Amino acid sequence: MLVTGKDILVPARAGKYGVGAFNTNNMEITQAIIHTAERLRSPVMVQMSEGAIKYGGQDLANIVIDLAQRATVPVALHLDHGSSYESALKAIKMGFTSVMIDASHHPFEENIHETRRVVEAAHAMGISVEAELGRLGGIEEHVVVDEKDAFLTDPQEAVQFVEQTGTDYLAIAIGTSHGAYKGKGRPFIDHERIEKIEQLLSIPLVAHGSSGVPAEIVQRFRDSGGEIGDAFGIADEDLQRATQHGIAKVNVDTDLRLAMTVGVREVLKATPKEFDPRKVFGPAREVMSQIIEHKMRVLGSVGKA
Ligand SMILES: O=C(COP(=O)(O)O)N(O)CCCCO
Ligand code: NA
Ligand SMILES: [Zn+2]
Repeated sequence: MLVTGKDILVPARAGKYGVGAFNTNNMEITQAIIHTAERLRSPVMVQMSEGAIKYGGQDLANIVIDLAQRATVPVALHLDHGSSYESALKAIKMGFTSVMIDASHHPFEENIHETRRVVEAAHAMGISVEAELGRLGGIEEHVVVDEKDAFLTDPQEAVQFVEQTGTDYLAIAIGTSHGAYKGKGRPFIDHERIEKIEQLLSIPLVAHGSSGVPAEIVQRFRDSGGEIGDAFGIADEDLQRATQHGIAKVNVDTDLRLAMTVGVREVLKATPKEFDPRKVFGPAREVMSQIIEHKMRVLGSVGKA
């Protein structure tokens, strides 16, 4: 069933488990996410970035909405990294049941102002809101934020921010970053910071940049002709610990991008004569499903629906 983000994340925080928020860009990724959630009896969030909306528009949103409505587990459709009030409202008009307004690269007061505007409008329409405070490393879509500018979320500021905006859940910067290169080796996750924020805030917390970039998928990517450097993601243990301390929404995009591409590359390499799109794109669903299953088991959301 199609539900709001709050319907999924409030029980997750209370139950001390994480729910995967997986990015989609096409039908096959959407099927892998929702069918795996049904198979494992797990709630799930499907998210589209502004880039995905540019790529697939209402066509793609409708695929997600239809699968979500027919799903036997709770599914929310979430706008990832909404960059403006207009973008958030447009997504709500498209049928999204959860929207992020990411004004984290603006000064604190402006972030509050922008976020509060979206919260008022979204709540008037029964839609949940995610906001962000602090700055991840890595490439945050429109904003290249390198190490020196990335700054972690201040717990006291977070309390003030949530009080003044009314956001339903909060993305915090605690050492993760977007993309396949999250650190030279295992990225540092500031668990003390997460646990301080957990004690001060009762709303669900969100971890961005939570792909694990599993070595096995990276190797398959190389073996099938892909080129990738020294890629590292967040360790399962770090994610597991974070879900015991308030992290309820866990964003994953890179892992599915790698899995989809590995699925396609392996088919093209193994069967050069193949040109049936169903044979080229279909097997990737199985590769993605295995990645999604692993994540749901690490987060503890299996059997929670
Ligand atoms: O936090 C994430 C996902 O992060 P990750 O790159 O670790 O999958 N997202 O918000 C997805 C969009 C960012 C580009 O990947
Ligand atoms: Na998001
Ligand atoms: Zn993100």
